[in-house]
Amino acid sequence: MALSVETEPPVVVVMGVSGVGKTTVARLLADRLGLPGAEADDFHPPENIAKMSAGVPLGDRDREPWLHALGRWLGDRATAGTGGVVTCSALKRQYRDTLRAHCPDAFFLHLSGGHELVQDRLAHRVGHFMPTSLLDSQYALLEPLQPDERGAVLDVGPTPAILVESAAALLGHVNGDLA
Ligand SMILES: Nc1ncnc2c1ncn2[C@@H]1O[C@H](COP(=O)(O)OP(=O)(O)O)[C@@H](O)[C@H]1O
Ligand SMILES: O=C(O)[C@H](O)[C@@H](O)[C@H](O)[C@H](O)COP(=O)(O)O
Repeated sequence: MALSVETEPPVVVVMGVSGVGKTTVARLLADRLGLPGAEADDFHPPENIAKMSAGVPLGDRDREPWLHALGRWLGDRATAGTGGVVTCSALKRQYRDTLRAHCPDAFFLHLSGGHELVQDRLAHRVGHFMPTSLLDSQYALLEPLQPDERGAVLDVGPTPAILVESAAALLGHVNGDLA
């Protein structure tokens, strides 16, 4: 969807499969733009964490309260006019619709990478509950952004620093001037 010119700081959802780099990029982007940040994992009820830790993919019902909690975070940032950056896999269009119900202007930055690359990064990630075995289920659910959805896709081949500059440039367009 074409980027519009706005004056408010952006409210951004960094989306994509587990291990694609959402947390890494979102933190740097929030710092780069001076926006508040939040991490989707912190919004899961304990049952969801237990389920994923046991290697069982979440279902729509498991994700529903989590998506509403994230949506409220986005909506609050939009209402306050502070902008913000949050991670959320947001794999399906209907999940993004739930987030947009709270925050219609949310911008979805889809981090996209091939299965092999992401699997390799996940295999080397330490200290995270999400098992690599769930990656197949994440790709199976992933529905790319549709033309009417506000957002953009970034390939995650480059370094985090380069990705953040690309993201800031994209969002600079959203805000009427290049970052
Ligand atoms: N652009 C990148 N290049 C190389 N490694 C990356 C990149 N982005 C993230 N990583 C690494 O890949 C792993 C998964 O990244 P992470 O940000 O935790 O992904 P997610 O939040 O999407 O699950 C981490 O070990 C991280 O350091
Ligand atoms: O099933 C989902 O909707 C997602 O996987 C979501 O639950 C989240 O992505 C996990 O908490 C893993 O965290 P990372 O995506 O940060 O690996």
